[in-house]
Amino acid sequence: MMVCTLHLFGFIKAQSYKPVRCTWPILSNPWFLVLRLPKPPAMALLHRFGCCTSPSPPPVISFTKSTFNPVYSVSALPRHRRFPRRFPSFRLTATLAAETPAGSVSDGGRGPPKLLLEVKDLTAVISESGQKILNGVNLSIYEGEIHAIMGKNGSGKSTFAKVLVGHKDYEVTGGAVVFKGENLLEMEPEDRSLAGLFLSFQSPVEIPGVSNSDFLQMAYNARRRKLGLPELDPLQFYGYIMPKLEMVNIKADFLNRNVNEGFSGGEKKRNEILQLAVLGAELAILDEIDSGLDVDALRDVSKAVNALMTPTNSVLMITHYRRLLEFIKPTYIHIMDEGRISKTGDISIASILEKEGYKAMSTT
Ligand SMILES: Nc1ncnc2c1ncn2[C@@H]1O[C@H](COP(=O)(O)OP(=O)(O)OP(=O)(O)O)[C@@H](O)[C@H]1O
Repeated sequence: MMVCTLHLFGFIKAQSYKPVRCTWPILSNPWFLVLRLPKPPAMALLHRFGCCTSPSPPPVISFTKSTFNPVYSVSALPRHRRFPRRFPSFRLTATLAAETPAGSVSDGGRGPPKLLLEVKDLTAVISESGQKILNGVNLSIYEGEIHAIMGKNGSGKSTFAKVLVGHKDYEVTGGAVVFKGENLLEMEPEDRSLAGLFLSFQSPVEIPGVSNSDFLQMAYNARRRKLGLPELDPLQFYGYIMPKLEMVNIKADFLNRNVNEGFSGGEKKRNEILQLAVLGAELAILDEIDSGLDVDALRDVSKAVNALMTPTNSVLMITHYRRLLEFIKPTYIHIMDEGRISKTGDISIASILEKEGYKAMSTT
């Protein structure tokens, strides 16, 4: 255990969230942080909002009331031009004492990334017809990694995603899947979700009669119960979800609408990412999150996904297009062909695909 000093200097918005650039002197890594000052100075909460990716991800350090003991001064300044006039801004200089977990400085005490998901020789059929779709999928995902699966239409990408979350349309006929050290295939779909697996569907379902806010609050409280945390009441949940709406760039009135009912294709996709932001997930599987998104929506959604990445969670995304991979940079790209992963590589695979199509995959 050690005590580090964080020097923070930037412009913030009172009663709100804004990224503040600061320096972590020991690691020399710039961080982007979000600072909230509900009752300055007594209840300042510091949240990690995003992080730099080079040369290495920053450590996970949670700033809670127990570990965060700020000594700082806040002085009001004239309004800063970067913020709308209605928000007063403050110049903040802070020296924070934060205890980090035991371990090396370079990895924040986490040690090497852990294996999050291991899929071995997974085979699966369509329950109703017995038609074989997955023909021995092998895949390992470590914490902090972003994997992308590409492949021809009908090669089994969505089926693989749905089998992982326990979709009833498919029956696993062989192989093994271990998620966070547990046999995933023995878990009920609900338990898989509570364990930290999230699937954003290619075609998100509508839930008539259930408001988005009720649905999200219910789902989030179920996850909190699983984690042994107290449930949030509607007011607390409102406070929790507001910054998430901002993150995904969704208007607050979407919370009052029934889940996905009447949403445009792009709104449904944003709503999926809002669900991910609210629920949090160790492994987020994003099935064609880019389909039907205009360029601004794609940027918003990608930004939100990147902001949700931490050194301990991972993303598995299915896509047909390189443009998503330019926004959310994958660690690995896999090609799925006839129900198995036939090739794994880096971003260069996507460029080859775009130029030459899938026929190039058999020769490169
Ligand atoms: N529930 C189902 N009933 C009947 N056939 C199915 C079902 N689910 C998947 N299939 C079939 O399995 C094959 C793989 O489908 P899947 O949706 O996994 O492909 P995909 O690689 O995701 O394709 P795309 O890129 O077009 O989304 C397809 O031929 C599809 O028609």
